[in-house]
Amino acid sequence: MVKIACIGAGYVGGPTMAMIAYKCPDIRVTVLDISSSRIAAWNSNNLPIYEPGLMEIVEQVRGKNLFFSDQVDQGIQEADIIFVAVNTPTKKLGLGAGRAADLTFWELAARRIASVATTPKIVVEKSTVPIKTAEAISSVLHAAGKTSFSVLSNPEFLAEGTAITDLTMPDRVLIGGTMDEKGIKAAQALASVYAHWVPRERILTTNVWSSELSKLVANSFLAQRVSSINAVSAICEKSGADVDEVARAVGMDSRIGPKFLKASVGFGGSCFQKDILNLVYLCESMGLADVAEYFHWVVKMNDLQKQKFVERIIHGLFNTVTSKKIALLGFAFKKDTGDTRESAAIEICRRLIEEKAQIAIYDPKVEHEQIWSDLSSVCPVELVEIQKLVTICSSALEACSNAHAIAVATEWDEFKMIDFEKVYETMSKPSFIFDGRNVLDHAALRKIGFVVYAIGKPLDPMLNVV
Ligand SMILES: NC(=O)c1ccc[n+]([C@@H]2O[C@H](COP(=O)([O-])OP(=O)(O)OC[C@H]3O[C@@H](n4cnc5c(N)ncnc54)[C@H](O)[C@@H]3O)[C@@H](O)[C@H]2O)c1
Ligand SMILES: O=c1ccn([C@@H]2O[C@H](COP(=O)(O)OP(=O)(O)O[C@H]3O[C@H](CO)[C@@H](O)[C@H](O)[C@H]3O)[C@@H](O)[C@H]2O)c(=O)[nH]1
Repeated sequence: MVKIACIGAGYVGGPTMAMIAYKCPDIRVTVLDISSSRIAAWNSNNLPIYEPGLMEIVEQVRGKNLFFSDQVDQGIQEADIIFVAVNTPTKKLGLGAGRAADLTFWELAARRIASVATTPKIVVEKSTVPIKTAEAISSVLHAAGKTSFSVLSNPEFLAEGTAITDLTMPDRVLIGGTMDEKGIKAAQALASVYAHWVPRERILTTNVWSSELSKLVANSFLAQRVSSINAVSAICEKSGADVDEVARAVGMDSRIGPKFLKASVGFGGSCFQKDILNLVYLCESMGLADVAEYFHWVVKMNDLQKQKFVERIIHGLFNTVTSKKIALLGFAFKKDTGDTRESAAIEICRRLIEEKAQIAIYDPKVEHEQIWSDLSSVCPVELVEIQKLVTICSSALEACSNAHAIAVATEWDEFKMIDFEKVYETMSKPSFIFDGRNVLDHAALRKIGFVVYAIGKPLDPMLNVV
């Protein structure tokens, strides 16, 4: 029986390995993590991440051919193929701070593999990393290791909230390896795992560097589309055009396509910003300053989009939000996840806290502790001071009750079902809605009496002053 281990039981390691175990009953899969509490959660009925359909799959294979363990060394020793899916955040300090990827966790994992492995291993780079990381890791493994290693790049393209669908029917599986006999054999071994359920023509093999670069480029292109449509939204607001109509017309061009053209308060998530900044850093390191600047604008546009949204709220509420109650609907970076990394909601709150607004937050999946931790990390005041301004609510109705304004930061489906007539009755007048996701029925809201701001849509007269 082939044995697979995965170092890193996070948003990628957990779902990816659950899918492999589910589709490959002949393979034994062990997910490893240094965090014992995360492993305990994976072994419980309260998984550490929320992902639609994940629990159903885990329940079917956990204890059969899927295992979660904090015994990292043992897991490494027993495995034939070791995926590394540890976090690779943006560096906070030192050379390349704010742009380069922090590979500390990756290197620690590689050194652990080198020090405990006694039989040949295929090491699979699942984390998103800069080009040439596989080469560097290969050097670490071969210098310190007691056995032979083949290093492959196999970037992951799943999106949170749709991870199970994405893993079940991936557009492609990308495997990068060295072009020598050992590398080709390793790539074939990995391809045969995916071939249990992915059509062969969707499994691409290439050289390591092309594979590593493709991941950064894919995310940069996706994010670039969001920043492009967000830039268009500003033109729409000035001109009276409707951004959804423009996206529809543009997206029907088969060369452009309709996906990733939804204007929003700004993209979030742990990947887009980090991976673009990583690409920017790589370009700068290679002396490609103009290329770096080109991609950097994707992130700068996104920062501006978040700022503009907050400024709309402040200007709309007659240039002051001090002591006014603002209901913030949604805190996750997108619907169907409890993940808040780089969520636009964090920046919205930071600015509103600065203005001393009273914020009532409701999100159906984000843990309250996570919200407090996110706000503490961006506000330069003690948590007790933040808690004088912010409350976390257990329903949208509770958050909206008696508010001056409602701001939608995440496109949760349940927000479309809110009884806005009931909400309107309780709110201060004029009552404002700032729809940062264009998910509500704006015509119906206006009929009730709300002043509505929607991204890239014709402006209500009361908001047309800026
Ligand atoms: N989140 C996504 O949707 C997504 C999608 C594609 C690719 N990626 C990439 O995949 C990688 C992982 O992302 P994530 O969101 O799953 O991260 P995560 O933070 O959710 O999980 C990483 C896990 O690795 C563990 N870890 C760190 N160092 C370790 C070590 N030395 N030994 C054992 N465990 C260790 C951490 O405790 C943590 O549980 C990143 O490089 C990311 O860019 C993420
Ligand atoms: O038209 C759109 C599409 C997305 N977004 C926002 O963009 C962000 C990212 O969304 P999405 O890409 O769906 O989620 P992620 O989980 O961040 O997935 C991205 O990042 C992953 C990590 O690298 C990759 O694996 C995926 O392929 C890539 O889509 C979210 O805030 C979305 O709300 C928009 O504002 N408008």
